[in-house]
Amino acid sequence: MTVLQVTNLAVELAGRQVLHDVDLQVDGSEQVGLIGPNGAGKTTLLRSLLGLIPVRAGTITIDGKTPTQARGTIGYVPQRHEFVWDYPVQVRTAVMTGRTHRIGWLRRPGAADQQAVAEALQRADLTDLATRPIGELSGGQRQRVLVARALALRPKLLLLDEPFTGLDVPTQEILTRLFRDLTAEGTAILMTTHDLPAAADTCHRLCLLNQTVVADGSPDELRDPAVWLRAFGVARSEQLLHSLGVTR
Ligand SMILES: Nc1ncnc2c1ncn2[C@@H]1O[C@H](COP(=O)(O)OP(=O)(O)OP(=O)(O)O)[C@@H](O)[C@H]1O
Repeated sequence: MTVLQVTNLAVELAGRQVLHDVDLQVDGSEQVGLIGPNGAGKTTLLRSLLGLIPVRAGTITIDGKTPTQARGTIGYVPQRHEFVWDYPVQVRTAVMTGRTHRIGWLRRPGAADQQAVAEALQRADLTDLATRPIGELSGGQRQRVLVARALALRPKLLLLDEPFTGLDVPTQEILTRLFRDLTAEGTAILMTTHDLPAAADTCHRLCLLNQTVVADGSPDELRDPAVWLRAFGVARSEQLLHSLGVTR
């Protein structure tokens, strides 16, 4: 079943066209990697899906709703540096902020909220760290807090902005397993990453973006080096092709 449908999307920032003619579909049970060079518009696309940026043209439908209507069903994991880590709160409280939209401002969390947070902590392997101040956490622990915070919503669509950057291999494995379980349960996942081998290993489909969708298919369908060079806007790059395991 289709969870996310993007049709003909165009976005401008500060009067400059950042995205145009973007078509993308993500089904429940699917993990899609959003891949492209720096400045390709990946984060902008995620922010558009959250309804944080006005779109110039096109439509976005999430579980049959507009981004604003769907806000309570979208889990968002920003890049780690975008979160305020020196705020003096415990891990459990930080994870609860993922439900703020659903609880409503100035209302106290109820039993269902506490249950959802306990479950999210457990899924991200954070139960033992629940009372730890977030400022004392390592990079990998912080990443798991951001994931748990998104999961506290029990989202239909999970948006991840570079979730693997700077993580050691065991932490990457914990998250990879978690994302696999989530898609098996019907969650749709859209994830940006610069880790091409990991994306090819873990994603059902890859969407190569450079202002528009240059190619979209399973890792097996995207074996043509020319597609990757076009997506990254370069005539040749041995390193890019080597990291993909494809050769001319
Ligand atoms: N607030 C903003 N105002 C104006 N232009 C912006 C703004 N945010 C981003 N841009 C521009 O939009 C383009 C796309 O940026 P975006 O952050 O979406 O790229 P990205 O693919 O996520 O890049 P990276 O891989 O480096 O994170 C870039 O040219 C960037 O300079």
